Amino acid sequence: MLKNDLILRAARGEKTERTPVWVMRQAGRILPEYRAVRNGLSGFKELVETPELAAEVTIQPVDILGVDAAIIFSDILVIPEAMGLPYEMVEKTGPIFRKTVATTEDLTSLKVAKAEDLSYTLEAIKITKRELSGRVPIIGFAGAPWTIFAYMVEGSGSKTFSKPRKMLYTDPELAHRLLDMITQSTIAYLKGQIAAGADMVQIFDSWAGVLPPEQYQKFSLAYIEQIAAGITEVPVTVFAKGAFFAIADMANISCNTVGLDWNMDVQEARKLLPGKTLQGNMDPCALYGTFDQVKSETIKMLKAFEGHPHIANLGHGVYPDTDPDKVRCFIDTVKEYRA
Ligand SMILES: Cc1c2[nH]c(c1CCC(=O)O)Cc1[nH]c(c(CCC(=O)O)c1C)Cc1[nH]c(c(CCC(=O)O)c1C)Cc1[nH]c(c(C)c1CCC(=O)O)C2
Repeated sequence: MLKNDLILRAARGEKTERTPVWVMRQAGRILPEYRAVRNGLSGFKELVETPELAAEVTIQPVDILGVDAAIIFSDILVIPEAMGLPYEMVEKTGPIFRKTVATTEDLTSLKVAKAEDLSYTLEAIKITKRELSGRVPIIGFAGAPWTIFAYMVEGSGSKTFSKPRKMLYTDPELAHRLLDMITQSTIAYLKGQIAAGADMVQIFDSWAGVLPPEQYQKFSLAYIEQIAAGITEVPVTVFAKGAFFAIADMANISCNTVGLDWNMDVQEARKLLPGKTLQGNMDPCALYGTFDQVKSETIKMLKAFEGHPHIANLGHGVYPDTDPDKVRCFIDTVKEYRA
């Protein structure tokens, strides 16, 4: 049914004719076609919650950039909202939560979300599936429990996330209770995405890098493993930004693919994770170079992973002011390259 299933085969560790490629945050950040859809609306949330439009911007990078997978247009912060903690997306500032979690009482107003609570995203996946008619697979996603917890306790983005980190020392029991609720919500949500048509899923632990290694085990990886072990239907990718200290532990996580950011040593990751497909990891800033530089940096990345199952990507989301032609150059270079 799928005309291009390269990314699924690579995720399962199979040899592929060429390396598959997609770009984290490909839907939304860089395309003028996205801005055109977005500008006609009241804001980001209206786009996320209108399935026809979410499907449209999900498919844009497939048409315009030629990527080997579509990632469903949504946000990791829909989970706290479905649990009872709504977010606002403030232009040029980012997400804000008016209510946060600070005490055990705050948990009483929260619930474990069900997939149906996020029916707008599930509907967007169904429409995307129909409109893609098998051109490329659909990637579903969610935030890792630690990253979602960090936003729910901090109430916004932060350089240090000191409020959620403080709670790990002052009230670890409350932290575990909230992390467990997020984990159960996330499993239900990802299973809903898969039932709606997601062909693989990625867990984004964007704030992995703010934790010490020992806390990362207890407060993040343990919950990621519950999710990864709970998803048996499709390949699972874990991307833990900044968690170089936990790379060896990823061998024990029930996922197919491990995402690497650009700080990570590819040769070391290959040695430590012989049984995992690796995803990444070009520096998003390399896309500010000339076309020749983009090509040579892309080939350098491909050579670093050569001989190991690999899904080409950047080491984190593409930056908003990147020239879409440079992104296309990155993608075309991967698609033309033969080992
Ligand atoms: C931490 C995080 C968030 N959201 C996400 C993460 C994890 C990935 C990462 O580490 O970058 C994940 C996300 N957010 C969005 C997607 C869509 C699919 C894709 O293109 O990858 C995905 C996969 C849309 C979005 N999410 C957001 C936008 C921009 C808002 C707009 O268009 O008005 C988009 C397209 C807003 C958002 N959402 C979030 C922040 C901090 C912000 C503001 C800054 C920013 O633009 O990234 C939380």
